[in-house]
Amino acid sequence: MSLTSPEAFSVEKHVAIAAVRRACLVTCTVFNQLVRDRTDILQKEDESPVTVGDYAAQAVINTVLKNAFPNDPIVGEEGADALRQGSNARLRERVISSTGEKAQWGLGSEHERSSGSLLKAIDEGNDTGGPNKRMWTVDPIDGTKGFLRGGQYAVCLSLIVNSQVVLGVIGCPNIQIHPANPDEGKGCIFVAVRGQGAFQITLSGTGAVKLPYFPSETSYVLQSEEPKHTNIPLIKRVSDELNLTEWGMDSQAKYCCLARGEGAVYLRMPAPTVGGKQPYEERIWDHAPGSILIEEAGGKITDSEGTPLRFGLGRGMGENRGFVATVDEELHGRVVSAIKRAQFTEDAKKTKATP
Ligand SMILES: Nc1ncnc2c1ncn2[C@@H]1O[C@H](COP(=O)(O)O)[C@@H](OP(=O)(O)O)[C@H]1O
Ligand SMILES: [Mg+2]
Ligand SMILES: [Mg+2]
Ligand SMILES: [Mg+2]
Repeated sequence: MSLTSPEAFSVEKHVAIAAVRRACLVTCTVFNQLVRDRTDILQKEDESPVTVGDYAAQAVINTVLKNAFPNDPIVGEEGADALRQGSNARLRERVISSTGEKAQWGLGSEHERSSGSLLKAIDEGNDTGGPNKRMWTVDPIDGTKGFLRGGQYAVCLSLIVNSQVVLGVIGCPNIQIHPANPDEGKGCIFVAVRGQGAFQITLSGTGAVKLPYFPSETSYVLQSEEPKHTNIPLIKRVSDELNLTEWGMDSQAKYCCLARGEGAVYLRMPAPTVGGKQPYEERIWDHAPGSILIEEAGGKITDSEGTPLRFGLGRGMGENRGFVATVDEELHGRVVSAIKRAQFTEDAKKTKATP
């Protein structure tokens, strides 16, 4: 069976959808608890937040994946070290109760509910990635800041074979099912398999729609909501030149909205570094599922210089030159050129300012 035959990755697709759906149920439950009790949040070494929801969702997804594909390595965002610390015992208990209460979440038996096996399930995501293998990426909550704000966040899963993303599944509990009709409610899963197109289904698995399907009247440029994650002034310069309207949103929900046709471009440029800090290296779990969604919806994604993204380097994606995704190939070229001009203007200004 070739990578692109119609039945390729059919089992993987169904398992991935089930895993993402279960994790979304967990994150929705956790959100309601977090709103009551803000203490279940830790700050990681890079000062980003991680919540009981991130840990619980990764435990659920890894357990489903390991049951179905025991030999597949997993590159997951979270690790359980912080949960092992005595000072975080309360948080650990909350993660266990979030994942273990219901047998339907896949961690049902008494044995599996024990703290040790839960921490082990989270740590199944510790693979280092690399070029010549079949591996999963897991971002249990992408856009943790959006999750905490009650905004957009995404439960993200991808399968990568020999550095090529072949399957992407993204669950967005807070996204409207129909962009223009709030009455249809919220909660979608976006699915793409290499060579088989991109689809949206509801969180409960109904109403499959092929992407893109929604022609927006406004040309939006989707960008990060969080100023530390992107270069907002540079994106503004590009948007002004191309007559695009900026639309800030957390998480890979940006890729999902773009793939539906709601936006024209997703632009992510490295934020300027301060105090001699190393530039941020993007992670494969933050872009692998979104990139295949864009490509299978007929779009194009590269870095800001037009070079293909690299998913076989390890957990990181190497030097960060920013990302450009569009559903329209011609627009992609115009955005890459506009970035060059905007960067030139920025550099010229810096040179002028330096005596
Ligand atoms: N300085 C930085 N520059 C770019 N991305 C960053 C960053 N610091 C953290 N991130 C990543 O940005 C992701 C969120 O992207 P967005 O801004 O599009 O919502 C985070 O995912 P998590 O929320 O899974 O940690 C995190 O991996
Ligand atoms: Mg994070
Ligand atoms: Mg992320
Ligand atoms: Mg995350």
